[in-house]
Amino acid sequence: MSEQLVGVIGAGSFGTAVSNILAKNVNVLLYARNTETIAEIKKTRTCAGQKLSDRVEVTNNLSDLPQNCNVLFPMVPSASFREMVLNLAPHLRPYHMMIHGTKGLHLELPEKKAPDFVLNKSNLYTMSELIRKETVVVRVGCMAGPNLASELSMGHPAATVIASPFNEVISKGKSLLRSENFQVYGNADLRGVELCGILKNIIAIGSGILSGLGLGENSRGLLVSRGLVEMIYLGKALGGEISSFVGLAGIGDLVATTTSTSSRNYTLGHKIGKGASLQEALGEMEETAEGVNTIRIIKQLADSQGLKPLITETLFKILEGEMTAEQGVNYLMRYQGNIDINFL
Ligand SMILES: NC(=O)C1=CN([C@@H]2O[C@H](COP(=O)(O)OP(=O)(O)OC[C@H]3O[C@@H](n4cnc5c(N)ncnc54)[C@H](O)[C@@H]3O)[C@@H](O)[C@H]2O)C=CC1
Ligand SMILES: O=C(CO)COP(=O)(O)O
Repeated sequence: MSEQLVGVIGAGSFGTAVSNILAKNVNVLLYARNTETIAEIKKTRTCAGQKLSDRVEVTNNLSDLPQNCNVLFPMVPSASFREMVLNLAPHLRPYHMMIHGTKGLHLELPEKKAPDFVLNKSNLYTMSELIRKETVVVRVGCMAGPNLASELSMGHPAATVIASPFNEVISKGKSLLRSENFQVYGNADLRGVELCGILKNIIAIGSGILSGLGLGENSRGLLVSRGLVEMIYLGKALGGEISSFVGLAGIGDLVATTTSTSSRNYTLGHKIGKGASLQEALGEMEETAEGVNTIRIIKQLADSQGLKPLITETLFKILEGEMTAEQGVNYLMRYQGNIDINFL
């Protein structure tokens, strides 16, 4: 077991970018589940379109990671996170530390719903909560912020937040990730920071729709501002702290993702704004757009709990084909603007 070998799970865009950042400080063992991916990496030393550092070794044996590394960085989409955690669980020990980068939610419903069952926030798990629920690992954290993988891979200046209730997770994350062009901030509000990364994807889809419709920058300013208010409204309802939303993982990531054609959520929205259906837009994309699942989950929660997230509900209707993108914008514009900021 080496302190100097760190594990990354998931050889997609983000897992690859994070592996290269870590490799500036330590040796990295990257898990890819597909044997073709492993063969391709070994042949070309590239992964997800990014050149891999010589300090990154690859494996497709998941248990190699917990056997050889104390610290693990799971970077897989939320849709397969639980399956990955269940496969990993028998190999994990309480001394392991896990810092994930997944910006999505897991919805867990009871196998048999009681007649009076009402969905509530305890049915929604962030990825750190899934790790805690399904494994013996205690020291968990997340990595969130404006971290578009394509820009990280170019080495442009950027920063992230390591959130954890454990100081040692934050300091470990800092020492492993900090490099010349990559700053690392800490935050004790793990749920709040996870929610920032999860909820901003909703607004990124909305922003992509506006640009697909060609509606200009005033409308984007309006959406981003009201979107942040909605993120805070939902974030508070789900147990996050307001302060996290005005930090790097909140506003910081919201700005990056609502303005960049590198964002998959923005790109998906753009296609829909141009007239594609959700199925058509998804069919044209190879990578994960977490916001679609998040919108569906938040809509279910809102319906059960009497919450009114206006933007999310409108986007839900657009994605489901119940409204066109133009109708969605018209609907939102009929809303009577009231108090600008009522949460501080
Ligand atoms: N790409 C980006 O710029 C950023 C992505 N993220 C988050 O990172 C997560 C992953 O995103 P990307 O890497 O961009 O997605 P991606 O679609 O590029 O790649 C996902 C990778 O995960 C692998 N994978 C899926 N299930 C797996 C499993 N059970 N075990 C091992 N590997 C598995 C897939 O084979 C694929 O290589 C998402 O939740 C996303 O929100 C966060 C920050 C930035
Ligand atoms: O979260 C991200 C950047 O911080 C990446 O956003 P997308 O998943 O929309 O590409």
